[in-house]
Amino acid sequence: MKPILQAEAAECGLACLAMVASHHGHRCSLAELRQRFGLSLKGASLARLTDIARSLGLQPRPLRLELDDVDKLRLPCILHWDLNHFVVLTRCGRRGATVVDPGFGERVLRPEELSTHFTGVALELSPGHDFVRRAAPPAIGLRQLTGRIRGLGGALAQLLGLSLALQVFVVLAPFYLQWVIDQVLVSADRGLLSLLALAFGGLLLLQVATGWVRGAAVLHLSSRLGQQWTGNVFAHLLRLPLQFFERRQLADVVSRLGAVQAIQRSLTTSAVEAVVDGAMALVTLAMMLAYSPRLAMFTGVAVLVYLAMRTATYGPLRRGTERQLVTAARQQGHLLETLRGMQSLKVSGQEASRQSAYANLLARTLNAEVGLARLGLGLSGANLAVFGLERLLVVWFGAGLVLDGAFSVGMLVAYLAYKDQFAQRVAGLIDKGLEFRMLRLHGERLADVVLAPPESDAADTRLPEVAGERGLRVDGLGFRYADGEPWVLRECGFSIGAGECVAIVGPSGCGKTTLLKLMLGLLPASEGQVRVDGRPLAAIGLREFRATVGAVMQDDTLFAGSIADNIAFGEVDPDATRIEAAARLAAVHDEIVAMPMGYHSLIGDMGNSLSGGQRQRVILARALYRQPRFLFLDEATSHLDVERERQVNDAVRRLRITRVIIAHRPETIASADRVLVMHQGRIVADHRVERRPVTPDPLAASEASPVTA
Ligand SMILES: Nc1ncnc2c1ncn2[C@@H]1O[C@H](COP(=O)(O)OP(=O)(O)OP(=O)(O)O)[C@@H](O)[C@H]1O
Repeated sequence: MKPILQAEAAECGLACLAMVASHHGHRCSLAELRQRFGLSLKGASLARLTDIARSLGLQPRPLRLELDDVDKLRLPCILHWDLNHFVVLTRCGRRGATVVDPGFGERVLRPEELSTHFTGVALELSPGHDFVRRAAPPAIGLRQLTGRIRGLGGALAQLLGLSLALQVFVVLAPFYLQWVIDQVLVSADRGLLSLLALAFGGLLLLQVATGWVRGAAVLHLSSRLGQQWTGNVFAHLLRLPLQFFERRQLADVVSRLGAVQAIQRSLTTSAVEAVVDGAMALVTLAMMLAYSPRLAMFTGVAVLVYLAMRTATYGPLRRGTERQLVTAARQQGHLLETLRGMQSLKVSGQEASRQSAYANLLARTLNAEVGLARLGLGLSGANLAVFGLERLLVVWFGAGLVLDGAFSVGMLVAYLAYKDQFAQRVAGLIDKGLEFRMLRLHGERLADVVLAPPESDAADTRLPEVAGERGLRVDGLGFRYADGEPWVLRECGFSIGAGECVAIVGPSGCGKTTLLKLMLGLLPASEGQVRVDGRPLAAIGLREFRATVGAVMQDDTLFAGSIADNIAFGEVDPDATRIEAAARLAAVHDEIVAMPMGYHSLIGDMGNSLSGGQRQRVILARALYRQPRFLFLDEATSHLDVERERQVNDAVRRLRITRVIIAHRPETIASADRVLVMHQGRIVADHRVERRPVTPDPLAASEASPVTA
């Protein structure tokens, strides 16, 4: 069974279904299933997998069974694994079982290993009456991956011309030896020897110069291609919806982007070399045939044997490469996560368990690399043997031809040079042909990023507007993270007048952050809509709407750079007065100026030179610097002391911009004009706040409970 490896953290079940459906003849890709049956980060339950299997025309049969009965299962079937994963069982015997793990590829397990992972739940799948066999979807074209790259065709043609020019010397060089041996040595003609040396010396100079120009052209093309393409991919990455990143591991996305370099290298060097190798193989073959078709036969057979060997090992090589890429990405992900979570690790004393998990991942990566290297070693050994034997035979029969007088010594030497060239070029051509096929693997991995649909930014002006409406309105909003999952929001509706401040409160997990993300257009609504001044978000366009918005979310981060850079956040020409004003509003100005470098103080890429409260206020200053019309705060002051929070709340209240605040603390809730109470994804109460003077005494303030119904 051809393994289909998962890209998102929680799509092992989907990958297993794709493998089983493809095995039965309904060839489908994971990307296609992902689009049809989107899953959330929480993954799919067995019940959801059963539903998806039915939609694919497969008859599911969920079973609970003992380990001893596993060999009675109808294969391939899906096994529930380690309580949080699914794998496909493809073979089961007395000595062990073969499973295809969408996380790592094929694995052979001993019965005791099977028993430690298998939870006792399996899903048998067989084609039902409505099962449709289907050919594999067409491979992804290179053009789809690279987008438009200006000047690529011209640069490649130039490179090809230079490369072909270089080959003239290669074709003519053997004549030098032949003429020296047959003409100069026989007749002791020193004049002719000098002439030949001069002529071929000049040719050599020409070759060096052309080689240099070609090298420079390759460098130029690679850097231009790299700049345009990597730039295009990064720009696309920035346009992808938030959900794309939430579902994936960071290191996996980074590893997929690495495919750009692999493809680019093949495009700039291997593609041109392949054409040159092809042309040279034809020319040298013609020369060989002109010298002796019989001798040429030996080389032809050797080349065919090499081709057969490479084709036979392509499958294992591809699977090995894929496994190596995936395991390396896992290992990298573990490393990144460890670095980010160092504090939690140390506090909970989990260094040893982290270390052993890393050692396991490292072992898997190394095993994958060793497997690949072994395959490479085997191939180069076989290559040496085949072409060594072929050379032995050619010299044997060639020498016979010289003895028979059919060949001169010079001709034999020249023939051997052509034959070596031919064998080398054809082997190169075969290698590059397979390298191009292997590019599909890189292409498929990159396609997961490059072909993912970006956030729709275009304003849909056909959508109806409500004239005269001001502020924000949430209308019958419904949302769930994936089909088949419980609704997080359902029939959620309320409105917020322009300049009004509304606090949303409710128990943890009731959907407040999700609601805010929907209002910001970070998540697409499953039902209903959000309107701004009577216009649906989609009619305004996300980019245009977000330009009017400032937001502080729970897990917002700072970026490497100075505090001023972070407050002005990417503005080309930051305004120092506005930066200071925003910092004052966020009640962080005094602390910034007390730092030795003031606003130029550098903060690490995780903002770790600031306290939690300072970090929150710098992020708030960043939101206020934009002078937004709408301010969204999700527990934005949760790290502040009561007095500091009061200062921030008072300052924000004075702005009289439309504000939506999620908070648990009574002091923050009291700063709002209205309180919306949320319960299980619905607004269940709407209170107006009776404003009371807030006492500056922190102790008294902590006891205040100013929200009244
Ligand atoms: N990316 C996600 N994928 C799947 N489910 C999610 C995701 N994010 C949140 N949820 C689920 O959605 C529900 C609402 O989460 P949300 O973060 O909106 O709650 P909240 O009211 O803001 O909670 P809190 O007050 O603790 O921040 C929760 O049950 C949560 O498990």
